[in-house]
Amino acid sequence: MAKQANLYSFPDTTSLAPALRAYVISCQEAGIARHGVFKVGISGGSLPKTLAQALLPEPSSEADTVKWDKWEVFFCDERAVPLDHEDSNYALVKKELFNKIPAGSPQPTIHPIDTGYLDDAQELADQYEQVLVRSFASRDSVKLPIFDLLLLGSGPDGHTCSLFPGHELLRETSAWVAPIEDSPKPPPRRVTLTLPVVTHAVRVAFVATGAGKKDIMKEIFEGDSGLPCTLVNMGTGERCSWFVDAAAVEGVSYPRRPFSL
Ligand SMILES: O=C(O)[C@H](O)[C@@H](O)[C@H](O)[C@H](O)COP(=O)(O)O
Repeated sequence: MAKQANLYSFPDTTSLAPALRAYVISCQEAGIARHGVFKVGISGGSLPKTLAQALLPEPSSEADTVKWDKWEVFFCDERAVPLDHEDSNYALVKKELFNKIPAGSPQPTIHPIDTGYLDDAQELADQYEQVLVRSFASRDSVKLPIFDLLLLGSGPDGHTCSLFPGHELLRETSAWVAPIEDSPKPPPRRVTLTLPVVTHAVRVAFVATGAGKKDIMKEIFEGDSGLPCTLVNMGTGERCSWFVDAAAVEGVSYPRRPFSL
């Protein structure tokens, strides 16, 4: 049987954060060993706040260091709004995480969308795909970009990135970045990494916390739901790890693993 996604459950976010940190740093080190940088995709929602809790504390040792200057940050999905708009994932991640890296410390390289194309979601997606092409080498030489890590959230309907349940975008097979004009979660116009890109990453980590996630976690982990999160689990198997708190998985029948790298 194919190996399945790892489910790591912690009593609360405070105990989840150090494990998430250790996991992200191990992906960072693998990326640096592979190509000298760490290519990571970040989502919006509640994730950036939890990431800040995990990554901003001072390192306890050399091996525990977040090497921000090696980080190349991309957005797993982004809303078609200006970069200072309250709906912008870029603005959110900056506010919650990157603006809190002490000035004078090494800083990450961040790749936002090109806001010159906000009126045309297809063009916005194509332009962002070109950002990936430049970073990951040309589409001719690589069929799909290989992120070192994608950090994802799960919506209460089982969506991840801007891949929504039952949406035709789930059948996309060739684009790396796709537009969506009818997102059920506002705002409606967005761009998102496609499912083949998500499942091609070296590692994928979901962070899901709070009792509000309980019902959808049951569907994702217990059934053959076809939900976007389930499709990611199926497409990545053991390369996928869920960092959850106890409230989010209360009553979910799926084996928890003790966290280890
Ligand atoms: O731009 C977005 O809408 C997010 O990237 C989205 O995919 C998010 O990760 C989930 O909706 C989970 O959000 P919560 O963590 O807030 O539940």
